[in-house]
Amino acid sequence: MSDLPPPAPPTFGDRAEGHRSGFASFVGRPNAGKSTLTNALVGRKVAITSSKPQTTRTVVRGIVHRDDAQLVLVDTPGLHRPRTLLGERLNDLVTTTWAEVDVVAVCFPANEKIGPGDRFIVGELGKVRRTTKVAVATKTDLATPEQLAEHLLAIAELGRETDTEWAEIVPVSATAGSQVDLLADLLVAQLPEGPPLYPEGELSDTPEEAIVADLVREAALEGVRDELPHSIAVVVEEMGLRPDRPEDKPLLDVHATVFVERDSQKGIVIGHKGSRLKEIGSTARVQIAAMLGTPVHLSLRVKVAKDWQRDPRQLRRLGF
Ligand SMILES: Nc1nc2c(ncn2[C@@H]2O[C@H](COP(=O)(O)OP(=O)(O)OP(=O)(O)O)[C@@H](O)[C@H]2O)c(=O)[nH]1
Repeated sequence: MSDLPPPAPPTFGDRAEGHRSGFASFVGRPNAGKSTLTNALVGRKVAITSSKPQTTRTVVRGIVHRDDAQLVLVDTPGLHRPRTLLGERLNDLVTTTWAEVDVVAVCFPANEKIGPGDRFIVGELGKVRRTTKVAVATKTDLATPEQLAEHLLAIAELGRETDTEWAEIVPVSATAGSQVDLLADLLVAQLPEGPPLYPEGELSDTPEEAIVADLVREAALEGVRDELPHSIAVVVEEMGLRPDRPEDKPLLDVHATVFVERDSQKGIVIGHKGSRLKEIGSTARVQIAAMLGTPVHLSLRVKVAKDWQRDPRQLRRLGF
């Protein structure tokens, strides 16, 4: 093999012509691994991940920059049968996003059987006719080769049943980094030709406040159980560099409010003598500092907004 000629050097002369750009959205039932996959593709933490279901509320875009393409990832909330006004708003947000993107990638965790939740999503997705659909078998590191083979067949079968044409069916593991680049290639192949949509180096066009709020929310969810995750919303009230600091020692002041629905939940978030809130603060502070590259002073308040998930006025105020 050593006498083979070396491969031709890559040419970039016609790069502008062949350049592709566009939008992709990951969907899938709660916990399917959408946020983790977004992060793996972008290479930086942009969407929140949590082992609790349905925590991704904000549409967070991560941007994959390559010489030949720019892939903008839109991370939508999990689609679910709506029970509250918030649920309905979230579902509307999801279907609107689907119709606007070039490709929707449906995530099916390989360690779990295809179920009614997946069927519901693929059925809804079927209504958005024009958008290209790709199936992704996620978390392949958690499945045996036999399970994975069965899973891939089940995905193909679900496509037939629902009259959904999968442009690709791709197995990946975001945490093991396996096939993530291949997935990027396949998604890019579905994009139209066009110039970059965002400046190079930009990873996410989500306002920094929204990312910071997500990080606080993520920290607040650590270790809490049951329905509390659905009842927490975080609003960044104020954020800015502290004046009068030496240039090489900046400090970012962040004031955020954690909203819960009931007094009992307030107690849970604050903890005994404020111990939980303190923990939330220090976890979030480290994450925010790492994300923004600046030391952070974070001050948190907890407020009760009674039944905010059912109240249109409060929903608007909380950004939904
Ligand atoms: N082993 C393994 N775990 C994964 C992988 N991808 C995601 N996870 C885990 O699965 C859980 C859910 O992942 P997320 O990325 O938050 O899932 P999501 O689909 O964005 O979830 P929602 O926000 O609830 O819709 C987290 O605990 C992840 O660490 C993977 O490739 N392998």
